[in-house]
Amino acid sequence: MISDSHLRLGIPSKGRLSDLATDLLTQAGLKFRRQNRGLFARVSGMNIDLVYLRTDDIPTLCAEGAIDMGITGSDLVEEAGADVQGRMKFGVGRCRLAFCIPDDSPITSAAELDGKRIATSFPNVTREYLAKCGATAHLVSLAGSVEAMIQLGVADAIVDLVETGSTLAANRLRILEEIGHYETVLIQNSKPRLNEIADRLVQRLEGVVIARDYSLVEYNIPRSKISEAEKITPGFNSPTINSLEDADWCSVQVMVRRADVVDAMDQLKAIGASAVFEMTLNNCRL
Ligand SMILES: Nc1ncnc2c1ncn2[C@@H]1O[C@H](COP(=O)(O)OP(=O)(O)OP(=O)(O)O)[C@@H](O)[C@H]1O
Ligand SMILES: O=P(O)(O)OC[C@H]1O[C@H](OP(=O)(O)OP(=O)(O)O)[C@H](O)[C@@H]1O
Ligand SMILES: [Mg+2]
Repeated sequence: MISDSHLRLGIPSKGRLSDLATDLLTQAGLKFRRQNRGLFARVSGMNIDLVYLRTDDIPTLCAEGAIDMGITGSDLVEEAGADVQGRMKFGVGRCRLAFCIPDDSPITSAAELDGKRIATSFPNVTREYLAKCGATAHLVSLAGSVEAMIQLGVADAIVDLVETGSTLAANRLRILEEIGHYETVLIQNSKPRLNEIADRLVQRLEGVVIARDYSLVEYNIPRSKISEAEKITPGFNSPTINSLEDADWCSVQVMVRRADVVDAMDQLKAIGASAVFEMTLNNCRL
């Protein structure tokens, strides 16, 4: 089934990044079907084979060359110490890795954890961070349910991923110090193979990521106000400006970050724009 002429892309077989990776690939126009929870799926018409793997094995398997590329968390790449290239950030699966302690603990910094017991699924990152603080701790390495370990008497503190903070709150824990911010990434073996296919895949996925982040905003504006409008909506490169029948007016088409659209629309209206529309992008190539 697996073939050397096909680029092997490792994607999570289960867990929270599994649907996220499948959605990204589908939106990028890749057509594939995983048969009966099989390990492989062939992408039709694209010389790419998908390999379904555990999210935390993907960095190591990519560094070893078992897969050419992979979708995983940047936290897991760091923990594995995998020698891979980061090709893309997806802007999703965002989370933080942090030292956490009981709400009522008097500890004020990670350096004070010297000599204490710390439960974590990230022993390497934890050890390196503590070393920079001049501290060493007894690390208890676990695969999950790390927040329970203080109540179980296994640890004085934990290092775990935090997204909304609700797991911490439920276990009466608080963040002591953040180690870093992470997200879902596309990685590639450091000696890339099948570059043309890899680049086409990256281009397609970038189209999806940009389309998810940006809207197309269109509005009419008096020509005398163009430079003011350009300050509000500078665009990705520069806005597209078209003439209207009334020579004093023009129409502008411009990419705007979704998070900024509503504010930009208010500001455009305030300087005299009319017919201001936001349009959703499905996909793009810039
Ligand atoms: N709230 C979160 N908790 C844990 N990981 C998160 C969170 N938000 C994003 N992530 C990312 O998801 C990765 C874990 O993905 P995985 O596919 O293993 O899902 P999972 O649901 O944690 O699976 P498992 O059942 O093994 O715990 C993390 O390494 C991190 O990059
Ligand atoms: O800040 P929050 O939004 O609450 O998310 C963080 C929690 O989610 C993850 O656990 P997961 O669901 O993967 O369970 P696990 O402990 O079995 O890995 C992570 O390990 C934290 O426990
Ligand atoms: Mg988990």
